[in-house]
Amino acid sequence: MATAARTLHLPAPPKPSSPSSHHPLIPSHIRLRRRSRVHRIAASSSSDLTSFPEPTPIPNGVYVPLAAAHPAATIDVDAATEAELRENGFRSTRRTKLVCTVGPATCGADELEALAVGGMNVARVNMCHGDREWHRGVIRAVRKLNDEKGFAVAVMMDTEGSEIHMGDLGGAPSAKAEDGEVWTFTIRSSDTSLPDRIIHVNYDGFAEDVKVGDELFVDGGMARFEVIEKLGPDVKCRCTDPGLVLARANLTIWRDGSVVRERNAMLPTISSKDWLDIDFGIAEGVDFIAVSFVKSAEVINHLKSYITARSGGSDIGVIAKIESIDALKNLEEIIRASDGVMVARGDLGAQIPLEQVPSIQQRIVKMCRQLNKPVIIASQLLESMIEYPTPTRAEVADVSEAVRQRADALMLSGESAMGRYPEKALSVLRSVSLRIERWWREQKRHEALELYNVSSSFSDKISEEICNSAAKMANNLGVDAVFVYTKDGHMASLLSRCRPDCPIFAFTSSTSVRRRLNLQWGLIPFRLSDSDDMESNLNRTFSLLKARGMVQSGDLVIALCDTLQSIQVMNVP
Ligand SMILES: Nc1ncnc2c1ncn2[C@@H]1O[C@H](COP(=O)(O)OP(=O)(O)O)[C@@H](O)[C@H]1O
Ligand SMILES: C=C(OP(=O)(O)O)C(=O)O
Ligand SMILES: [K+]
Ligand SMILES: [Mg+2]
Repeated sequence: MATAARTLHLPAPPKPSSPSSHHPLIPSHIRLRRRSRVHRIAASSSSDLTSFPEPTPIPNGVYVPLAAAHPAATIDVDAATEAELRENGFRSTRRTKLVCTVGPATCGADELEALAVGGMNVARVNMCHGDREWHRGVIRAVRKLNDEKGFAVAVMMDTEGSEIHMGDLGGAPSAKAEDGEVWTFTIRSSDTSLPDRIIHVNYDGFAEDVKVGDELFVDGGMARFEVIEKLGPDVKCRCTDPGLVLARANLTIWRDGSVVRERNAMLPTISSKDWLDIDFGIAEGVDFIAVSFVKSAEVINHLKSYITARSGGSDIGVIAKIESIDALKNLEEIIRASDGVMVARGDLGAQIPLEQVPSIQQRIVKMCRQLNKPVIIASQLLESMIEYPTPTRAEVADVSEAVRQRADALMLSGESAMGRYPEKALSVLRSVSLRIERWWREQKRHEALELYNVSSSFSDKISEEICNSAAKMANNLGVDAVFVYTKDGHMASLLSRCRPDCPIFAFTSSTSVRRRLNLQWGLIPFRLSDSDDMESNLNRTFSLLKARGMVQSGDLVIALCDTLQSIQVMNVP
């Protein structure tokens, strides 16, 4: 690089109190439960770069990937990001990452590809629903999409956990509970389908734990019942808040204004079924495992050791779902132990008064930022879009607030799993994210959040200081991008933590690291088979990216490298 490069080499190194009243924050008419294509840029050798063939545009502006050639000369670029780069310009790529729950509405190859083209960074499968064959099909379809079309969509497997939930509704997706109707919730084992208004409950202690007068919330309050009689394994309940009850809906028991946690609080966080699902996830090579109803750091540590022992070195990120009172009590230790966090507002809002959810969300987002863990905001972001093609203004405001808090990722649940408008919902998340991120930059709202030192080793501290300085320099100099060359992704995450104004291009030689980085704010992960020579890495990157029109001569770039612990500022030649 005969450019004006300055190199600094550092040494290596309670819900509503009235029991039968309707939840004040849930309108009674709500019936549904809460709920890039990559271009492999290929050339036979780096000297071929000048004659690098242009990709073939197809009418909708999506580019057909080029065939892979010699791996040493390729760079895997997420084509959805590339399209955004072309459309919105270098500095305006989307920073907030998008997670889509895959369900019956989106499990086909075409639908999955449409989501990937629409900006899905992570595909989530929820082990509460469907069987393993179904999940295997989805996971493999995502992998195929990545392999054949160059995307880097990560797969997240979400465990069922030991929650109390209803059984199936005899094959029907839902049933309507009307005001005053008497329904029976039973723990009798049944392999056959039960008559209408008799519902199986999966938790054996249920009939003993409930008392007459308790309230039963279906899916956090989408329908409500009052316990009127106990008859051995059967619990008779009267519907006090009518609503649509979905198959396998979650149940919470409320007494005197708070959630009842009797023996169900003693159930293991990871059930025996979850362990089998986890083995399945490891075998299928998922990128993340999200653990439902985490209560303490211990279970996260346990699972992480299990994965290390079982997976033979492949790295799976463990995401702690914060959705219970116990998790809130042990929040910091849980976040420290995990590789990422999900603010699972659906169940969280069924366990604490709804009006507490927003401040808790903000607290979790801030803590994750300090501790350098990616955080996902989940549930009901665009709930009305399950049925309608446009979101409510309130939903857009909620999404905006999550983006403004600079959460790493937003998640769709029912909207993408079983809603009528999965792609539209994703495009709403995308456009709201872009608009709020731009507004933030225009306002020059460099937040006052002071980042504490997060590193434990001295070597990590050096990386952290480099990233803090690089982000500050990037903002002060108005650079076009920060490039970070990273082996394990750690330096890229430290940079993401600083939330710089410009995009972060993260280059790694590992496809799995690349997929995992796809969950983190502002990172555009590329796979590049790099060498130990930074000079040649940079030259090759510039050539490849210039050939794609992703950078231009004269662009100002800061480049970091984790193995060298170096920082350089330069113009693209
Ligand atoms: N694999 C699946 N098979 C069938 N339905 C699914 C699947 N995944 C999700 N769904 C549907 O999408 C809804 C929303 O998904 P999600 O939020 O992940 O689950 P839940 O509402 O149980 O927490 C579910 O209630 C269910 O109706
Ligand atoms: C994301 C959540 O978990 P699940 O969808 O598995 O209930 C939630 O409760 O908000
Ligand atoms: K789950
Ligand atoms: Mg949940």
